Amino acid sequence: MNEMIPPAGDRAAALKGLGSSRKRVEDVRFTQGKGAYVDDIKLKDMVFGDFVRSPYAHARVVSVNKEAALAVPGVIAVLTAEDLAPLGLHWMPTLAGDRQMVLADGKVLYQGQEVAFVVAENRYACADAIELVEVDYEALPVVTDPFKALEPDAPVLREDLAGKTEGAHGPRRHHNHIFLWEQGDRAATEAVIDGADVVAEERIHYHRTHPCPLETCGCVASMDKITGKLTLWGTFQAPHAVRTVASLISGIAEHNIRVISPDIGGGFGNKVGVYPGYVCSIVASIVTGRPVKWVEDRMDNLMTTAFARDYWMDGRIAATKDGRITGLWCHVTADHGGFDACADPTKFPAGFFNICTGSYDIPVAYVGVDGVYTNKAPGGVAYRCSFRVTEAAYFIERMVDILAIKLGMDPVELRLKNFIRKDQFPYHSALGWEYDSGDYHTAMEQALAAVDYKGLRAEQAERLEAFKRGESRSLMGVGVAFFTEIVGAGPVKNCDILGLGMFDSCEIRIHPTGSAIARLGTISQGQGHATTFAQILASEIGIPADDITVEEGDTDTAPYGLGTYGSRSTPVAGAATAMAGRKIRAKAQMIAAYLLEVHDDDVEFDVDRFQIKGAPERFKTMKEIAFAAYNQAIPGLEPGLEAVSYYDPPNMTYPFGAYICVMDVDVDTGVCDVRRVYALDDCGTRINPMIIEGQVHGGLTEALAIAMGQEIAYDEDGNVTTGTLMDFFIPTAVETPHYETDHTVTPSPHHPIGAKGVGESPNVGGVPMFSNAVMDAFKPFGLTHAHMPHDHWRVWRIANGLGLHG
Ligand code: PCD
Ligand SMILES: [Cu+]
Repeated sequence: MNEMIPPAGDRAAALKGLGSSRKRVEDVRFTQGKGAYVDDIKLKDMVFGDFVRSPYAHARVVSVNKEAALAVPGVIAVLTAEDLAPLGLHWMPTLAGDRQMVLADGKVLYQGQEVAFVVAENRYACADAIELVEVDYEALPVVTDPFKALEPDAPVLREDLAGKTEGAHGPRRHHNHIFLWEQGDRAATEAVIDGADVVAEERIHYHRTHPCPLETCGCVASMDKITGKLTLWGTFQAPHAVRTVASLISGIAEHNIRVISPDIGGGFGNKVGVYPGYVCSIVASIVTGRPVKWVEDRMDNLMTTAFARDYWMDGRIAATKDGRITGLWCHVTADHGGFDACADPTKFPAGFFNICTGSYDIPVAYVGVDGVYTNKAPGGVAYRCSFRVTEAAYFIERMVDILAIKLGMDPVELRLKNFIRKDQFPYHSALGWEYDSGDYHTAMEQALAAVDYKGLRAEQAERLEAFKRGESRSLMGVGVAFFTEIVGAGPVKNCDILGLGMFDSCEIRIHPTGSAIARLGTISQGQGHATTFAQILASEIGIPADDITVEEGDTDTAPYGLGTYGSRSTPVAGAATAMAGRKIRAKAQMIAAYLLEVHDDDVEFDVDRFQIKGAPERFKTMKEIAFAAYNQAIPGLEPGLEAVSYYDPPNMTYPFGAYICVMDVDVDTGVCDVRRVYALDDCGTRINPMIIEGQVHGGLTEALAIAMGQEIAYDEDGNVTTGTLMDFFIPTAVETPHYETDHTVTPSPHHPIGAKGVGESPNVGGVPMFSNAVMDAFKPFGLTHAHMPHDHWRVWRIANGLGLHG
């Protein structure tokens, strides 16, 4: 009889559970153009809203004349701050404890700022009317440089904060100062640096850039005056948080608000924050009694929604003569733009930047971050790393390379010498984190062997000789980066957003015929959650992934959750999914025991069934158990088979990776040809290797963009000079190199299935890898550091500055 039962391995493969490269279920609709995005929503009587935006970066708004605009046929309303003021909605709270104008209230602080909201029957009438709104501006002096913003006589940007010496994160020492956030032991660090054998010092700028998702931000607000219910569809990475915020600022009871995130065309952190467009659409729907749609265009998106980075990092790193790092000091001048609208957990105004000791065992460290207001767009978080981990990784990985130059050591040797050792985990960093797990030496050795690092260095030396002999005009650079990520916020005890603890959730219902639906508090923007979360469950409860629907993003049906950003879905909601699955399994065990007429302890789970211990031919499949849950009166048990789990992670997870690339730099044109990219990622237990590979490819491509040319640049008057895709670099298949991916597996000891996040990792590790390669190419000519982005022009200038143009 035993031969009749398919082997456990075959049954497990049929489930397509953990570790299976299951094809993405979402792609059936996406590849056929059947996705349903915000702009696909078309409701009866729907009208359109759009903004009049400021051409000035800093100006007083003297008057707004709506008359001509209102005369355009089809125009229904033109809202200004004056109209919103009686409702108390002309300003809104930001996620960082600041407040932000919804519509210009007396002045504007950055180019593109929202001044008036025009509502019309269609987009065309809207666009015509926007041209006709007459705004009288009085230009004010502009500051786009955060250092100049802190000079004593710098113009006052935030008049609403005049005289306020306390901000949301402690004292403000200047009218354009937001906060000073300090971590670590300053005195001890400075003492170590003062007495050190070797100190490397550098100012490292991580320039301003933008997540630029393919789909811009938008929403449809529909207020039903009869039921009193507000429905809001939007590009929200955190739909439940949007519902709570919408309730708090509008006064509409939370149960009367339904927030739905439909398909999202990429988020990359751009869709975490709350934008004036959402507030204005809600107000306009309440005022007009009709559904209102607002969808940004590309320029709106690039110029006004959450930018990324803009950190000036002054660093000092100390070491002994033989290359033991003894201390790290860092001061950041953080340009936050006109309002502090970072989406950081409340206690972390600079996110998790204090992960800047990286993968190294550094005994003492200090970091201080000064937040500064300038005449630039607000936001300042995210882009494949919500909480400033990319800035931190770029900083330390550049500092280590610079230190290696000072020491005359190979950058890999210096890293290997200072890595946190496997036996030191869980590791307490000098800046306060507890790294859950890691095995850095193994990962680095595997990477070095894979690329033949010694061979690369030998080739580089030969090419350099050829260059010096005048036989070639190109220099070879080898870029090495080893990063440690920190993802999976909570825990609730130290991470919250607007007071909402950062747990996450999963609710499962098993249907009588043995298929299921799982709902989560997160929301996929392309990551493939419908595919991967079903895989976690398949392995936990023995139901094929193909028989499990995963649903996210509708606050009327999904359990409360904090959403998807910061690579938190797998560490937090993924854990909730496993835990909810375990609750299902525990009940299934009791049902199986009853059906098999044995004690609960006498049955054991085996892939897709419960069997009697020692008698595997006597079993009940999960399908049979599911039916019994609805069909039999089991003594002491409620009917049905459902479970919910709210998971508060005990710690974050710490994925890591070793990245190496090879670049050929043409000194005459500044063109950098990425010849080879090798990326080893360790994200603990791997749920879907194919999806992980896709995540790594996407993140590396964004990293390439950022390091090699992408930037949001301002001129002295505060005009955005890179506000279109003509000048904002997005790599195409032409610029994107081939990627070699690899992995090690160091499971998270506290996550129920040992998984860590991976979505952000390739950006965290990729940017320093590409940048280090450019620097490495010029190292023989005395270059220690040059600012990103390394576009052709700037690289040419490096070569020119080093006298390489003869
Ligand atoms: N171990 C492992 C891990 C992971 N995984 C997978 O992978 C993915 C991812 O995951 P994660 O890491 O957890 O993450 P999530 O949370 O989900 O997501 C988020 C991220 O994600 C990324 N990716 C992506 N993709 C796409 N496609 N799209 C998009 O948008 C995006 N975004 C980006 C970002 S930016 Mo932020 O927001 O800045 O913070 S953060 C982020 C999913 O699906 C999952 O499941 C697996 O498999 N395994
Ligand atoms: Cu991150």
